[in-house]
Amino acid sequence: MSNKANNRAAEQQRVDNVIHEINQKAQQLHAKAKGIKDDVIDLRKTFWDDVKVNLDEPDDIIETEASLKQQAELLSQRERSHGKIDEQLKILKRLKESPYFGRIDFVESGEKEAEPIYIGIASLMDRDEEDFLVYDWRAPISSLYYDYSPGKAAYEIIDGKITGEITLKRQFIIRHGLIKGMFDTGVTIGDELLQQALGNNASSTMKNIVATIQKEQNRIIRNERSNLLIVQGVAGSGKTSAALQRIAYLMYRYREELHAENVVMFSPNPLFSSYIANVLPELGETNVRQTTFLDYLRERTIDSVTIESPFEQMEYVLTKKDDEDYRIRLLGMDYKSSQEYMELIDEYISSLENGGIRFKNITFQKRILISKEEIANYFYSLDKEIAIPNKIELVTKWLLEKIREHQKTEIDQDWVMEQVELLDKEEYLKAYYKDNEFENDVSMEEEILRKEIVRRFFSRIKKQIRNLEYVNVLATFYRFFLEWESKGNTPPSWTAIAKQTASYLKKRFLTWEDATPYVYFQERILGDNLDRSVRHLFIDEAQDYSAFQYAFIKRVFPYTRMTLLGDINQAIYTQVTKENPLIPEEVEGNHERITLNKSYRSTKQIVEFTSYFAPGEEVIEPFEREGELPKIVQSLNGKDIVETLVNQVTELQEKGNETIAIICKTMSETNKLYEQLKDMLPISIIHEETYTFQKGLLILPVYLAKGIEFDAVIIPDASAQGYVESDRTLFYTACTRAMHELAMVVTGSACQFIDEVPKDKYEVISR
Ligand SMILES: Nc1ncnc2c1ncn2[C@@H]1O[C@H](COP(=O)(O)OP(=O)(O)OP(=O)(O)O)[C@@H](O)[C@H]1O
Repeated sequence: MSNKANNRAAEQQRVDNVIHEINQKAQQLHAKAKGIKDDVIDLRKTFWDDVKVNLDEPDDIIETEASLKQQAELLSQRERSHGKIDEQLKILKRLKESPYFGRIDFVESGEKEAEPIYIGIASLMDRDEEDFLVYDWRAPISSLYYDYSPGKAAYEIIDGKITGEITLKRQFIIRHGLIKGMFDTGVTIGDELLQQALGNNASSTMKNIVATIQKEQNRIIRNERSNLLIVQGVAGSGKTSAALQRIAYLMYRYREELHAENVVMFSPNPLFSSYIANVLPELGETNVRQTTFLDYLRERTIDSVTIESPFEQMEYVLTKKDDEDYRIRLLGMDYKSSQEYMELIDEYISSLENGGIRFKNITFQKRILISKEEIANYFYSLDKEIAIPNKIELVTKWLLEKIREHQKTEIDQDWVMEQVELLDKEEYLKAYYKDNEFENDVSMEEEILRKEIVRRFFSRIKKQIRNLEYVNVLATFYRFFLEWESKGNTPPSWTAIAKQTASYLKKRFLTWEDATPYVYFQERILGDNLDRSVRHLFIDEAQDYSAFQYAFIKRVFPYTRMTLLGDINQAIYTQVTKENPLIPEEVEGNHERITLNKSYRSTKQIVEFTSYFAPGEEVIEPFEREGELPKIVQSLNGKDIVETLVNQVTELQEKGNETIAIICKTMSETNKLYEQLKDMLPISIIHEETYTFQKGLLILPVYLAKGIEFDAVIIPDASAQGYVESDRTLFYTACTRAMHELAMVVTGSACQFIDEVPKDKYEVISR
């Protein structure tokens, strides 16, 4: 037997042994779980047996309470242990399928023998809990695998550094407990394994990349120093993948103190959220809070307003015709994304210290209990030195006091008795006994019931007051645009912008560019609603956030570490990107920046093609994966576009592409084409509210394809009239969604971006 075969047989033997250990452990855990489950059932059945219930004296009540608490704690402890065992069993199940993917033999300085270290998705100890059979990929020693080739190497531990030498580096593909592939690597890590991983078809959910994390990605994943980590990475360079592995890494490193609810990820749309949703569970971690920035803002607005989504804004920009209104809105978008605009709002807020905040009447049954003028008078009678949110707090207290007085006088009103009579029997008894538990004093009956009715009716008002709904934030904001004048800090077009904004606000409509400024304004008036529980915030597609939005986010999350990931080449909201933190000159303060230049998603041919019209300057390095040249399908003599698309789709399907996306520029183009294609092809349309997608043929606008990838991409109108200079980032984003094949349909002349690419980098087909 050759040496290689010997090695493979020995490794398979080890895999078998490890799986045997896993089975043993699983058996033990099952037995333990059964024991706990029986305990839990018993405890639930006999819960009341061990609780001493005695409500005679106050002391007895306290004792009863303590005894109840103890019993409940015991039960939840057992339930927690059961949950933990369940999680361990799930991990063992995964390890049994594929116990590890890497091995390094490491000779620590000062030692003679190399120790083999096997690396997998979770740690596994032998039966005696003495030696590691598998190390978790996040363990300090595992970083050797990602950071070094054979030769001198080192890894960091809490209080220092361990140095030594790697004498062997081996990678495995293990499926169903069998070694399917095994490679010893030399200088570059994991090329073969990576080739295999990248050569596969696209899937409708993202995969984890633990087995093939690249050195530069590992710097992002294991970064523990930076409070602000900024990652600029070209399309397909693994930013999202690195972000998710980083979350898994942090949750492992800080497992005692960092829980899923302490990590938030802002993703570009719901589809993307579900696309990445299974990566963390696959790694044995709970999913973190994922939301879009839009939903985050919607949650924070107190007034009932409609907020435009960034996609509706985008659609407006791309489809509305050039008229005066459109021109003003574009100027507004530009200005409202800037820090200067925040300063203007601050100037307005300062002016509100002397007057101008609008309030709402507090009414009850169409009667004004406390008028808005009265509230304003009280507010402005308070000491000028007190900050606005603190004054609001005082007003709230004052209002609640006043409401209590009203409540007292209301008891004798006629309507109260009418309501008492409407109570059904059960409610009646409940209300009566609630206040009259121990003394059945019938003479008090009417009074008790009247009190209860008024309390119920007034509790809603009190709640509204506590929620500060009496402050008319929208009207106060509206005033900013129509009634107030700055001391000269406005841009030349301000009057027109302000007039237009006011007309939207009148309809209780917040355009996307107004949404963050509005929430910012609201919080400056009502008091900051700081998110202290969030320890780590991840912002994917960070290029699409404006300077204003960043300043707001920094304010809301003052104690949060942030990881921003994006690609300035894919900045589709061009109005907002001028001051984006992905641009080095634009970030102030302490931060670390990592740049990823290598693209893994697309074939070398697609990466080369797109790099000629990439908007940014940086070099884009393709990973060496060969494919066909991108195709320009010239639709001649106005030949039916639908027929051309059907032919293209059929051809791509015949070649084995499972997920094919027709990526349009706008939603309106998407809708139109979908109507034409839906009877000819089994095609699914994706819109803003789509949460998941299946393999197959899809049609969608480019802004919803952000962050996602497909086996093949067809751009249905890559003609000169389809994409103009201002659409450069959109066109680049659309093309870079393709993993294996890219086809662009052109009627008439091709768009300028295609003209920027040398002719030998694509193929032209005439139909
Ligand atoms: N180290 C790696 N090992 C295996 N696959 C990888 C690796 N890095 C990236 N990939 C793959 O490359 C593709 C692109 O990765 P990802 O979506 O994370 O990139 P991105 O930088 O966020 O892209 P974009 O900005 O274009 O949305 C994915 O299929 C991912 O699995």
